[in-house]
Amino acid sequence: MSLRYLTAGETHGPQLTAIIEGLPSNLELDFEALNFQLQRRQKGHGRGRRMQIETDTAQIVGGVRHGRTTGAPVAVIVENKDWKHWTSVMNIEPVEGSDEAKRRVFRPRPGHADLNGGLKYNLKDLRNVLERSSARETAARVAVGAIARQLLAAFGIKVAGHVVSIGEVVAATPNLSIDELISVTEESPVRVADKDAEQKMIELIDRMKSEGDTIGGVVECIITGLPVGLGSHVQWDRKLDGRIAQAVVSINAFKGVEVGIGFEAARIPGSKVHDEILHTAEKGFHRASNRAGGFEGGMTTGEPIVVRGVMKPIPTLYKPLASVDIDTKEPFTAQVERSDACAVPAASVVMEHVVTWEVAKAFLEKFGGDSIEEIRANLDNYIRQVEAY
Ligand SMILES: Cc1cc2nc3c(=O)[nH]c(=O)nc-3n(C[C@H](O)[C@H](O)[C@H](O)COP(=O)(O)O)c2cc1C
Ligand SMILES: C=C(O[C@@H]1CC(C(=O)O)=C[C@@H](OP(=O)(O)O)[C@H]1O)C(=O)O
Repeated sequence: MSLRYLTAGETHGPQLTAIIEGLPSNLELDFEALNFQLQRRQKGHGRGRRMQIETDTAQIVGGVRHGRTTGAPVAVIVENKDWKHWTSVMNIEPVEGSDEAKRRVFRPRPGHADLNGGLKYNLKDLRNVLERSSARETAARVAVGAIARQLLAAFGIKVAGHVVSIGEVVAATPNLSIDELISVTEESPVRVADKDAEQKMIELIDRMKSEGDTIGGVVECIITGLPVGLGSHVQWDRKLDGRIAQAVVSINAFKGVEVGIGFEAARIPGSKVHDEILHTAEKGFHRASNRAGGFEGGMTTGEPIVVRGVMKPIPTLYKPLASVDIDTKEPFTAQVERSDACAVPAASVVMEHVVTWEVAKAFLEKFGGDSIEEIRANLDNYIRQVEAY
Protein backbone atom coordinates (compact mmCIF):
# COMPACT_ATOMS: atom_id res chain seq x y z
CA MET A 1 0.00 0.00 0.00
CA SER A 2 1.46 3.32 -0.97
CA LEU A 3 1.60 6.20 1.45
CA ARG A 4 -1.59 8.28 1.48
CA TYR A 5 -3.55 10.71 3.64
CA LEU A 6 -6.84 12.54 3.88
CA THR A 7 -7.77 15.60 5.89
CA ALA A 8 -11.13 16.74 7.25
CA GLY A 9 -12.37 19.69 9.26
CA GLU A 10 -13.65 23.24 8.94
CA THR A 11 -11.72 26.41 9.75
CA HIS A 12 -14.16 27.35 12.54
CA GLY A 13 -15.09 23.80 13.51
CA PRO A 14 -13.68 22.01 16.56
CA GLN A 15 -10.57 20.53 14.95
CA LEU A 16 -8.69 19.42 11.86
CA THR A 17 -8.20 15.69 11.43
CA ALA A 18 -5.73 13.79 9.25
CA ILE A 19 -5.30 10.06 8.74
CA ILE A 20 -2.05 8.81 7.27
CA GLU A 21 -1.79 5.29 5.98
CA GLY A 22 1.31 3.42 4.83
CA LEU A 23 3.90 4.66 7.34
CA PRO A 24 6.37 1.96 8.35
CA SER A 25 6.69 0.79 11.95
CA ASN A 26 9.48 1.84 14.31
CA LEU A 27 9.72 5.45 13.16
CA GLU A 28 10.68 7.39 16.28
CA LEU A 29 8.53 10.55 16.40
CA ASP A 30 9.78 13.79 17.90
CA PHE A 31 6.58 15.57 18.98
CA GLU A 32 8.39 18.80 19.79
CA ALA A 33 9.83 18.92 16.27
CA LEU A 34 6.37 18.22 14.85
CA ASN A 35 4.82 21.12 16.77
CA PHE A 36 7.75 23.36 15.87
CA GLN A 37 6.78 22.98 12.20
CA LEU A 38 3.14 23.80 12.98
CA GLN A 39 4.20 26.90 14.83
CA ARG A 40 6.46 28.01 11.96
CA ARG A 41 3.39 27.92 9.70
CA GLN A 42 1.56 30.33 11.98
CA LYS A 43 4.27 32.96 11.77
CA GLY A 44 5.27 35.54 9.20
CA HIS A 45 4.66 39.25 8.80
CA GLY A 46 1.22 40.02 7.35
CA ARG A 47 -0.87 37.39 9.11
CA GLY A 48 -4.25 38.41 10.55
CA ARG A 49 -5.70 38.15 14.08
CA ARG A 50 -6.61 34.48 13.81
CA MET A 51 -2.99 33.46 14.27
CA GLN A 52 -2.94 35.18 17.67
CA ILE A 53 -5.85 33.00 18.77
CA GLU A 54 -4.37 29.67 17.68
CA THR A 55 -1.40 27.78 19.16
CA ASP A 56 -1.28 24.86 16.76
CA THR A 57 -0.25 21.57 18.34
CA ALA A 58 -0.68 18.09 16.91
CA GLN A 59 -2.24 15.36 18.99
CA ILE A 60 -1.53 11.88 17.73
CA VAL A 61 -4.58 9.75 18.46
CA GLY A 62 -3.74 6.54 16.60
CA GLY A 63 -0.89 4.50 15.15
CA VAL A 64 1.82 5.50 17.64
CA ARG A 65 2.82 3.79 20.90
CA HIS A 66 5.71 4.74 23.19
CA GLY A 67 6.75 7.42 20.70
CA ARG A 68 7.10 5.03 17.75
CA THR A 69 4.85 4.22 14.80
CA THR A 70 3.38 0.71 14.84
CA GLY A 71 2.55 0.42 11.13
CA ALA A 72 -1.14 1.17 11.81
CA PRO A 73 -2.79 4.29 10.33
CA VAL A 74 -1.57 7.41 12.12
CA ALA A 75 -4.37 9.76 13.16
CA VAL A 76 -3.50 13.39 13.91
CA ILE A 77 -5.72 16.17 15.18
CA VAL A 78 -5.08 19.90 15.47
CA GLU A 79 -7.52 21.79 17.65
CA ASN A 80 -9.13 25.08 16.52
CA LYS A 81 -9.03 27.31 19.58
CA ASP A 82 -11.24 29.78 17.69
CA TRP A 83 -14.04 27.18 17.70
CA LYS A 84 -15.33 28.47 21.01
CA HIS A 85 -16.12 31.83 19.35
CA TRP A 86 -17.95 30.16 16.47
CA THR A 87 -19.86 27.33 18.15
CA SER A 88 -23.30 28.87 17.67
CA VAL A 89 -22.62 30.08 14.12
CA MET A 90 -21.41 26.62 13.18
CA ASN A 91 -24.08 24.62 15.04
CA ILE A 92 -27.33 26.57 15.09
CA GLU A 93 -29.52 26.69 11.98
CA PRO A 94 -30.02 30.47 11.69
CA VAL A 95 -33.43 32.10 11.91
CA GLU A 96 -33.84 35.41 10.13
CA GLY A 97 -32.44 38.37 12.04
CA SER A 98 -30.50 36.21 14.55
CA ASP A 99 -26.81 36.73 15.33
CA GLU A 100 -26.04 33.45 13.55
CA ALA A 101 -27.87 34.64 10.41
CA LYS A 102 -25.67 37.75 10.34
CA ARG A 103 -22.66 35.52 9.66
CA ARG A 104 -24.21 34.17 6.48
CA VAL A 105 -21.94 34.77 3.47
CA PHE A 106 -23.89 35.81 0.36
CA ARG A 107 -21.61 38.28 -1.46
CA PRO A 108 -18.86 36.03 -2.90
CA ARG A 109 -15.25 37.21 -2.80
CA PRO A 110 -13.48 37.31 -6.19
CA GLY A 111 -10.48 34.99 -6.00
CA HIS A 112 -11.89 32.75 -3.25
CA ALA A 113 -13.87 29.51 -3.68
CA ASP A 114 -17.16 31.14 -2.58
CA LEU A 115 -19.08 31.48 -5.85
CA ASN A 116 -17.91 28.29 -7.61
CA GLY A 117 -18.48 26.26 -4.46
CA GLY A 118 -21.93 27.76 -3.87
CA LEU A 119 -23.05 27.05 -7.44
CA LYS A 120 -21.52 23.57 -7.56
CA TYR A 121 -22.82 22.32 -4.19
CA ASN A 122 -26.06 24.33 -4.36
CA LEU A 123 -25.32 26.09 -1.07
CA LYS A 124 -26.96 29.44 -0.36
CA ASP A 125 -24.76 30.19 2.65
CA LEU A 126 -21.30 30.50 1.16
CA ARG A 127 -19.86 29.96 4.64
CA ASN A 128 -20.35 26.26 3.91
CA VAL A 129 -17.77 26.65 1.14
CA LEU A 130 -15.46 29.06 2.95
CA GLU A 131 -15.20 26.84 6.00
CA ARG A 132 -13.50 24.08 4.05
CA SER A 133 -11.74 26.11 1.34
CA SER A 134 -9.92 28.11 4.04
CA ALA A 135 -6.19 27.60 4.22
CA ARG A 136 -6.71 26.57 7.83
CA GLU A 137 -6.60 23.09 6.26
CA THR A 138 -2.90 23.61 5.54
CA ALA A 139 -2.23 23.16 9.28
CA ALA A 140 -3.28 19.51 8.84
CA ARG A 141 -1.09 19.19 5.77
CA VAL A 142 1.90 20.58 7.65
CA ALA A 143 1.30 18.10 10.48
CA VAL A 144 1.26 15.25 7.96
CA GLY A 145 4.30 16.62 6.09
CA ALA A 146 6.19 17.09 9.37
CA ILE A 147 5.85 13.34 10.04
CA ALA A 148 7.09 12.63 6.50
CA ARG A 149 9.96 15.01 7.20
CA GLN A 150 10.97 12.93 10.22
CA LEU A 151 10.83 9.77 8.11
CA LEU A 152 13.18 11.33 5.54
CA ALA A 153 15.43 12.79 8.26
CA ALA A 154 16.00 9.25 9.55
CA PHE A 155 17.80 8.66 6.23
CA GLY A 156 19.79 11.93 6.21
CA ILE A 157 17.40 13.84 3.93
CA LYS A 158 16.95 17.53 4.86
CA VAL A 159 14.33 20.11 3.87
CA ALA A 160 14.53 23.92 3.80
CA GLY A 161 12.23 26.64 2.54
CA HIS A 162 12.48 30.39 2.10
CA VAL A 163 10.82 33.37 0.46
CA VAL A 164 12.26 34.45 -2.90
CA SER A 165 10.10 37.55 -3.47
CA ILE A 166 7.08 39.44 -2.24
CA GLY A 167 5.49 41.68 -4.86
CA GLU A 168 8.34 43.33 -6.77
CA VAL A 169 10.83 42.93 -3.89
CA VAL A 170 13.27 40.12 -4.65
CA ALA A 171 15.65 38.73 -2.00
CA ALA A 172 19.28 38.14 -3.02
CA THR A 173 19.96 34.42 -3.56
CA PRO A 174 21.58 33.20 -0.34
CA ASN A 175 24.83 31.27 -0.79
CA LEU A 176 24.31 29.10 2.28
CA SER A 177 24.42 25.44 3.21
CA ILE A 178 21.03 23.86 3.87
CA ASP A 179 21.59 24.00 7.65
CA GLU A 180 22.56 27.69 7.48
CA LEU A 181 19.56 28.46 5.27
CA ILE A 182 17.23 26.76 7.75
CA SER A 183 18.60 28.66 10.74
CA VAL A 184 19.07 32.10 9.10
CA THR A 185 15.62 32.29 7.51
CA GLU A 186 14.00 31.05 10.73
CA GLU A 187 14.88 34.34 12.41
CA SER A 188 13.37 36.49 9.67
CA PRO A 189 9.72 37.64 9.87
CA VAL A 190 9.48 37.23 6.10
CA ARG A 191 11.74 34.13 5.87
CA VAL A 192 14.60 35.66 3.87
CA ALA A 193 18.32 35.81 4.54
CA ASP A 194 18.68 39.24 2.82
CA LYS A 195 18.22 42.01 5.43
CA ASP A 196 17.64 44.82 2.85
CA ALA A 197 14.95 42.84 1.12
CA GLU A 198 13.47 41.88 4.48
CA GLN A 199 12.91 45.52 5.42
CA LYS A 200 11.42 46.35 2.02
CA MET A 201 9.12 43.34 2.17
CA ILE A 202 7.85 44.33 5.62
CA GLU A 203 7.19 47.89 4.40
CA LEU A 204 5.38 46.61 1.32
CA ILE A 205 3.16 44.27 3.35
CA ASP A 206 2.34 47.10 5.79
CA ARG A 207 1.50 49.45 2.94
CA MET A 208 -0.75 46.88 1.28
CA LYS A 209 -2.51 46.28 4.58
CA SER A 210 -3.06 49.99 5.25
CA GLU A 211 -4.50 50.35 1.74
CA GLY A 212 -6.92 47.45 2.33
CA ASP A 213 -5.03 45.45 -0.29
CA THR A 214 -3.02 42.20 -0.33
CA ILE A 215 0.18 40.92 -1.94
CA GLY A 216 1.58 37.58 -3.10
CA GLY A 217 5.05 36.25 -3.83
CA VAL A 218 7.36 33.38 -4.73
CA VAL A 219 8.68 30.74 -2.31
CA GLU A 220 11.34 28.06 -2.75
CA CYS A 221 11.84 24.62 -1.25
CA ILE A 222 15.15 22.73 -1.28
CA ILE A 223 15.67 19.08 -0.34
CA THR A 224 19.15 17.56 0.02
CA GLY A 225 20.57 14.11 0.67
CA LEU A 226 18.43 12.23 -1.85
CA PRO A 227 19.49 9.12 -3.72
CA VAL A 228 19.33 9.08 -7.52
CA GLY A 229 16.21 7.46 -9.00
CA LEU A 230 13.16 8.46 -6.93
CA GLY A 231 10.17 8.67 -9.29
CA SER A 232 10.21 7.14 -12.77
CA HIS A 233 10.23 8.06 -16.45
CA VAL A 234 8.11 5.03 -17.45
CA GLN A 235 4.60 6.35 -16.75
CA TRP A 236 3.18 9.91 -16.60
CA ASP A 237 1.89 9.63 -13.07
CA ARG A 238 5.13 8.24 -11.70
CA LYS A 239 7.17 11.32 -12.68
CA LEU A 240 8.09 12.83 -9.33
CA ASP A 241 8.58 16.40 -10.62
CA GLY A 242 5.02 16.24 -12.01
CA ARG A 243 3.66 14.95 -8.73
CA ILE A 244 5.41 17.71 -6.83
CA ALA A 245 3.96 20.29 -9.25
CA GLN A 246 0.45 19.00 -8.53
CA ALA A 247 1.06 19.15 -4.79
CA VAL A 248 2.39 22.72 -4.96
CA VAL A 249 -0.50 24.05 -7.05
CA SER A 250 -2.92 22.31 -4.66
CA ILE A 251 -1.88 24.74 -1.89
CA ASN A 252 -4.48 27.49 -1.43
CA ALA A 253 -3.62 30.50 -3.63
CA PHE A 254 -0.67 28.82 -5.41
CA LYS A 255 -0.89 29.43 -9.15
CA GLY A 256 2.47 28.38 -10.55
CA VAL A 257 5.44 26.12 -10.03
CA GLU A 258 9.00 26.01 -11.32
CA VAL A 259 11.51 23.17 -11.11
CA GLY A 260 15.16 24.27 -11.06
CA ILE A 261 15.66 27.35 -13.24
CA GLY A 262 12.06 26.85 -14.40
CA PHE A 263 10.73 29.49 -16.81
CA GLU A 264 14.26 30.85 -17.30
CA ALA A 265 14.98 27.68 -19.33
CA ALA A 266 12.74 29.03 -22.09
CA ARG A 267 14.96 32.08 -22.57
CA ILE A 268 18.48 30.64 -22.80
CA PRO A 269 20.19 28.01 -25.03
CA GLY A 270 20.50 24.33 -24.07
CA SER A 271 24.26 24.66 -23.53
CA LYS A 272 23.49 27.00 -20.62
CA VAL A 273 20.60 24.96 -19.27
CA HIS A 274 21.67 21.32 -18.97
CA ASP A 275 23.91 20.10 -16.17
CA GLU A 276 27.10 18.44 -17.39
CA ILE A 277 27.84 14.95 -16.07
CA LEU A 278 31.02 14.25 -14.05
CA HIS A 279 32.41 11.18 -12.28
CA THR A 280 34.97 10.84 -9.51
CA ALA A 281 35.84 7.85 -7.34
CA GLU A 282 34.79 9.80 -4.26
CA LYS A 283 31.47 11.27 -5.48
CA GLY A 284 30.50 8.79 -8.20
CA PHE A 285 28.27 10.32 -10.90
CA HIS A 286 27.41 13.95 -10.18
CA ARG A 287 26.71 17.24 -11.94
CA ALA A 288 28.71 20.38 -12.59
CA SER A 289 25.59 22.47 -11.86
CA ASN A 290 21.98 21.90 -10.78
CA ARG A 291 19.87 23.99 -13.12
CA ALA A 292 17.48 21.04 -13.50
CA GLY A 293 16.59 21.38 -9.81
CA GLY A 294 17.36 17.73 -9.08
CA PHE A 295 15.20 16.12 -11.78
CA GLU A 296 15.69 14.49 -15.17
CA GLY A 297 13.08 12.19 -16.71
CA GLY A 298 10.82 12.53 -13.67
CA MET A 299 13.56 10.94 -11.52
CA THR A 300 15.85 12.49 -8.93
CA THR A 301 19.42 13.02 -10.14
CA GLY A 302 20.88 12.90 -6.64
CA GLU A 303 21.43 16.69 -6.69
CA PRO A 304 19.22 18.81 -4.38
CA ILE A 305 15.56 19.22 -5.35
CA VAL A 306 14.84 22.92 -5.95
CA VAL A 307 11.18 23.85 -6.50
CA ARG A 308 9.54 27.27 -6.52
CA GLY A 309 5.86 28.12 -6.06
CA VAL A 310 3.92 31.28 -6.93
CA MET A 311 1.32 32.52 -4.47
CA LYS A 312 -1.26 35.01 -5.68
CA PRO A 313 -2.37 37.85 -3.36
CA ILE A 314 -4.94 36.90 -0.68
CA PRO A 315 -8.47 37.23 -2.18
CA THR A 316 -10.23 38.84 0.82
CA LEU A 317 -9.67 42.58 0.50
CA TYR A 318 -10.58 44.99 3.29
CA LYS A 319 -11.24 47.40 0.39
CA PRO A 320 -13.43 44.88 -1.43
CA LEU A 321 -13.80 44.33 -5.16
CA ALA A 322 -17.07 44.26 -7.06
CA SER A 323 -19.32 41.27 -6.57
CA VAL A 324 -23.00 40.31 -6.80
CA ASP A 325 -25.51 39.53 -4.03
CA ILE A 326 -26.48 35.90 -4.69
CA ASP A 327 -30.08 36.53 -3.47
CA THR A 328 -30.97 39.74 -5.32
CA LYS A 329 -28.40 39.41 -8.14
CA GLU A 330 -27.72 43.12 -7.59
CA PRO A 331 -24.14 44.44 -7.79
CA PHE A 332 -22.53 44.73 -4.38
CA THR A 333 -19.00 44.81 -2.98
CA ALA A 334 -17.60 41.44 -1.85
CA GLN A 335 -18.01 40.33 1.74
CA VAL A 336 -15.16 41.12 4.11
CA GLU A 337 -14.07 38.30 6.39
CA ARG A 338 -11.20 38.53 8.86
CA SER A 339 -8.10 37.97 6.75
CA ASP A 340 -4.36 37.98 6.26
CA ALA A 341 -2.74 40.77 4.19
CA CYS A 342 0.12 38.49 3.11
CA ALA A 343 0.67 34.83 3.93
CA VAL A 344 3.68 34.19 1.69
CA PRO A 345 6.13 33.47 4.59
CA ALA A 346 3.62 31.04 6.14
CA ALA A 347 2.91 29.47 2.76
CA SER A 348 6.62 28.73 2.30
CA VAL A 349 6.30 26.39 5.31
CA VAL A 350 3.24 24.76 3.75
CA MET A 351 5.11 24.26 0.49
CA GLU A 352 8.05 22.62 2.29
CA HIS A 353 5.67 20.09 3.77
CA VAL A 354 3.63 19.21 0.70
CA VAL A 355 6.83 18.70 -1.30
CA THR A 356 8.32 16.65 1.53
CA TRP A 357 5.25 14.45 1.51
CA GLU A 358 5.58 13.69 -2.22
CA VAL A 359 9.26 12.88 -1.80
CA ALA A 360 8.56 10.61 1.17
CA LYS A 361 5.90 8.82 -0.84
CA ALA A 362 8.31 8.22 -3.72
CA PHE A 363 10.99 7.18 -1.22
CA LEU A 364 8.71 4.49 0.21
CA GLU A 365 7.67 3.37 -3.27
CA LYS A 366 11.33 2.72 -4.03
CA PHE A 367 12.58 1.35 -0.71
CA GLY A 368 9.26 0.35 0.80
CA GLY A 369 9.15 -2.02 3.69
CA ASP A 370 6.91 -2.45 6.68
CA SER A 371 9.51 -1.29 9.20
CA ILE A 372 12.25 1.34 9.26
CA GLU A 373 14.81 -1.49 9.49
CA GLU A 374 13.52 -3.13 6.30
CA ILE A 375 13.60 0.21 4.46
CA ARG A 376 17.16 0.86 5.63
CA ALA A 377 18.29 -2.51 4.31
CA ASN A 378 16.62 -1.83 0.95
CA LEU A 379 18.21 1.61 0.70
CA ASP A 380 21.68 0.33 1.64
CA ASN A 381 21.40 -2.42 -0.94
CA TYR A 382 20.40 0.07 -3.65
CA ILE A 383 23.22 2.47 -2.74
CA ARG A 384 25.71 -0.41 -3.10
CA GLN A 385 24.22 -1.22 -6.51
CA VAL A 386 24.52 2.43 -7.66
CA GLU A 387 28.12 2.64 -6.37
CA ALA A 388 29.06 -0.53 -8.23
CA TYR A 389 27.40 0.58 -11.49
C1 LIG B 1 -1.22 30.14 4.64
C2 LIG B 1 -2.36 30.71 3.85
C3 LIG B 1 -3.19 31.67 4.43
C4 LIG B 1 -4.24 32.21 3.71
N1 LIG B 1 -5.02 33.17 4.30
C5 LIG B 1 -6.06 33.71 3.63
C6 LIG B 1 -6.87 34.71 4.23
O1 LIG B 1 -6.67 35.12 5.37
N2 LIG B 1 -7.89 35.22 3.51
C7 LIG B 1 -8.16 34.79 2.23
O2 LIG B 1 -9.09 35.29 1.61
N3 LIG B 1 -7.40 33.85 1.65
C8 LIG B 1 -6.37 33.29 2.30
N4 LIG B 1 -5.60 32.33 1.69
C9 LIG B 1 -5.89 31.94 0.31
C10 LIG B 1 -7.22 31.23 0.11
O3 LIG B 1 -7.35 30.13 0.99
C11 LIG B 1 -7.36 30.76 -1.36
O4 LIG B 1 -7.11 31.82 -2.22
C12 LIG B 1 -8.76 30.18 -1.59
O5 LIG B 1 -8.89 28.95 -0.91
C13 LIG B 1 -9.11 29.96 -3.07
O6 LIG B 1 -8.29 29.01 -3.67
P1 LIG B 1 -7.27 29.35 -4.87
O7 LIG B 1 -6.71 30.72 -4.59
O8 LIG B 1 -6.23 28.29 -4.79
O9 LIG B 1 -8.03 29.36 -6.15
C14 LIG B 1 -4.50 31.79 2.38
C15 LIG B 1 -3.67 30.82 1.80
C16 LIG B 1 -2.59 30.29 2.51
C17 LIG B 1 -1.71 29.27 1.88
C1 LIG C 1 -6.86 29.93 9.89
C2 LIG C 1 -5.83 30.06 9.07
O1 LIG C 1 -5.81 30.90 8.01
C3 LIG C 1 -7.02 31.43 7.57
C4 LIG C 1 -7.08 31.21 6.08
C5 LIG C 1 -8.21 31.94 5.47
C6 LIG C 1 -8.57 31.57 4.09
O2 LIG C 1 -9.60 32.11 3.60
O3 LIG C 1 -7.86 30.79 3.45
C7 LIG C 1 -8.87 32.96 6.15
C8 LIG C 1 -8.54 33.37 7.53
O4 LIG C 1 -9.43 32.71 8.40
P1 LIG C 1 -10.12 33.39 9.68
O5 LIG C 1 -11.32 34.12 9.17
O6 LIG C 1 -10.49 32.31 10.58
O7 LIG C 1 -9.08 34.32 10.25
C9 LIG C 1 -7.13 32.91 7.91
O8 LIG C 1 -6.87 33.15 9.25
C10 LIG C 1 -4.58 29.31 9.26
O9 LIG C 1 -3.68 29.50 8.41
O10 LIG C 1 -4.48 28.53 10.22
